[in-house]
Amino acid sequence: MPSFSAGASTQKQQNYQRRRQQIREQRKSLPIASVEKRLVDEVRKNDTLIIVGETGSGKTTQLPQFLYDGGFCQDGKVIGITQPRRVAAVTVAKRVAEECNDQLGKKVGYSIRFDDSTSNATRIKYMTDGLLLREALLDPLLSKYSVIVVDEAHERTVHTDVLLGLLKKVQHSRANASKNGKTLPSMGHSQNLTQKACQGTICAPLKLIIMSASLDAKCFSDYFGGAKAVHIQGRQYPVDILYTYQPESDYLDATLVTIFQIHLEEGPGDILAFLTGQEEIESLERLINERARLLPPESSKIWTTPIYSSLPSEQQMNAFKSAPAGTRKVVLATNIAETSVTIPGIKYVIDPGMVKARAYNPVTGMESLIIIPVSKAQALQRSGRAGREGPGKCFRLFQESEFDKLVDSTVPEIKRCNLSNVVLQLKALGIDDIIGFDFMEKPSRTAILKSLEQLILLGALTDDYKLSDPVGHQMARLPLDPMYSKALIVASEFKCLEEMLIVVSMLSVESIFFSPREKLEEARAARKGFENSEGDHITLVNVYRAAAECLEKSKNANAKERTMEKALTRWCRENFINHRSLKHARDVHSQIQGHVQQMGLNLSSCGEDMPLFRRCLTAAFFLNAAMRQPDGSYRALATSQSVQVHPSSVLFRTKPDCVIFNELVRTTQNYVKNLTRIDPLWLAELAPQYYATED
Ligand SMILES: Nc1ncnc2c1ncn2[C@@H]1O[C@H](COP(=O)(O)OP(=O)(O)OP(=O)(O)O)[C@@H](O)[C@H]1O
Repeated sequence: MPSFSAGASTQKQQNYQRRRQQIREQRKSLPIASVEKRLVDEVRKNDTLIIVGETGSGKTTQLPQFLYDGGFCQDGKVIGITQPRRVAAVTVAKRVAEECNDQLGKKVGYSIRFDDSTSNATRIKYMTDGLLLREALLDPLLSKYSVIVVDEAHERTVHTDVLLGLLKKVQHSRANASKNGKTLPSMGHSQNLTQKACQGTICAPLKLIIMSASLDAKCFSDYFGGAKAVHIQGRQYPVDILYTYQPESDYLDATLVTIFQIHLEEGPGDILAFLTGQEEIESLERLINERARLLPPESSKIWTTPIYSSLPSEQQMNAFKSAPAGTRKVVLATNIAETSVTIPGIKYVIDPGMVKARAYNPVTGMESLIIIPVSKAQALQRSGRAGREGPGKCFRLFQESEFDKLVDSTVPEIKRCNLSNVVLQLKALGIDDIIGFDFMEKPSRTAILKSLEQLILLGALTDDYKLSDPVGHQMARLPLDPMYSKALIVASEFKCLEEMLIVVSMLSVESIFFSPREKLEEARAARKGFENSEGDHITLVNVYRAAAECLEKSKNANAKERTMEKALTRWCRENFINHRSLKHARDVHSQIQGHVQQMGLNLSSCGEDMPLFRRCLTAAFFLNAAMRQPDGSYRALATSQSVQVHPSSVLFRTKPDCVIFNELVRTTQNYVKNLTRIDPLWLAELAPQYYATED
């Protein structure tokens, strides 16, 4: 009897049925599945609910579906779920659309800055918390939402904290509005916007759910007037936690060793290692690939895939793909993969216990990035990335006694960042009294005053703290740090917006230059070709333009897009430019260009007139000026802080008298990065509001 195989279409149908069955069973097995009815009832009964449940218990993917089935999307209303990170919003939306057996963008969609997959049919919408804040600018009562779920609230990002304060206000206004029919009280937003938001409808009360695996439920409950907290018991799969016997002096090296130890000694399963930033990830990636070449031929291969916030999103998505057969995937991630996400295949997590965090000195007004130990909540979240598809293991590269010493949760970001952006957003939302705003945890008065002062100096606020017209309004519309937004507006006046747009895009990404240890001399020589002796900003413009020229050349040769991309990759390799960073900068460039064009700014170039461009940089970044001191160090004029020129700067050796800079990095010393030489007299001329004195 001959043997038969199913035809291709039958095979496809069978695979599809198998996948559906798998998803149904997986959903049913989640701890949250057994409490569906109770949760929906609690949401009906309570306007604000706090939900705490173990990582992987099903909160993010299941609760919105329960609420949808429970009738919370009647009358076309939407359930909004906010995430602190873009990658979580996108991947979770994709998963939930698949669980609903629907195309992404129909019933389930996501919306993040510069990327919106939703349609009029979308009822379950995942988005970043920053995006919902921007939506509130146009629809102050968030009238299309019946429920808003603030997920991963423990992260306490600055957006989450502002959002919580805002949602509290919206809830209050909507409760009043629904009591009084259509007469809406003002919530501090501009009245005409408020009226527009609820035109023709009576706003129903807004249901608010705060959710996380590692939440101090009491503190959230207190903030929301004694809101009820529900705890979901149980986790899907166990995760073994292992600690080192000895402290590790070099966590990068310890991560490398642990990856190979797992690869050679443990069973199948992919690895997720947490590092602090792009540079660490890239250098570890190189080391892994070098060492992997020495593996015995019979051992399986290793496939490394990085994921960090400034990586273009299609490259981030590689981490979610399956490794080729016979290969172990090693995902090298920053804390963007710490919460919410399920990376398929991950069985082992490596946590060196460090994170790069923002730090802010409210007295000097200076923000910097520092590497610090994680909190217990972060360590818990990291280990929770394993045990999602089966039992897992988490290797903490520190001793158990060290874990006990970690702080419970991260200090809210709002207490350790420059507040200018927050204040600008709140002002744009019509909330004038920033000091009186009901923050969950108030930032220091000094920090608020400092940012108000900075916004006045940048011209975004008038002397009586109102949003200025048009500058303040324009700045609030640009999705950038206020200083960068202002730089674009100033550049439009100086007729060098083309150059400033490049600078802002290049400054928005990490590490444009690529200097592998084994080829330092070659990298240095390649970099010389782009350098401008006046500083790093013009150097960055040169790199960007040279790359654009390379693309232009292959376009003129009628090359297809793929070939052009290949030509650029080759060009980057030859010139020691970080291809990923450059690609990201080009993305950011095209997105901001869209914004500035919409705003009607003047997109012209100053051509060869670089002194004009340097004057423009001075007018834009005057708050970051520094003067050389007799000992060769610099003094930041705004803060009187002593700083050093970072060795990566073009001006590291020449050390001009006066510079402006864009970044302060704190390691063993205070270093400034991205500098340009300026004439100190320009400061008083171009920023008289700050530098002009009687003499
Ligand atoms: N993209 C995916 N692919 C495969 N399984 C997934 C995916 N997303 C979720 N799951 C499964 O659904 C489970 C629940 O995920 P969900 O994100 O809802 O949990 P959670 O309770 O919100 O976790 P966390 O607190 O870590 O965000 C996961 O443990 C995993 O088994």
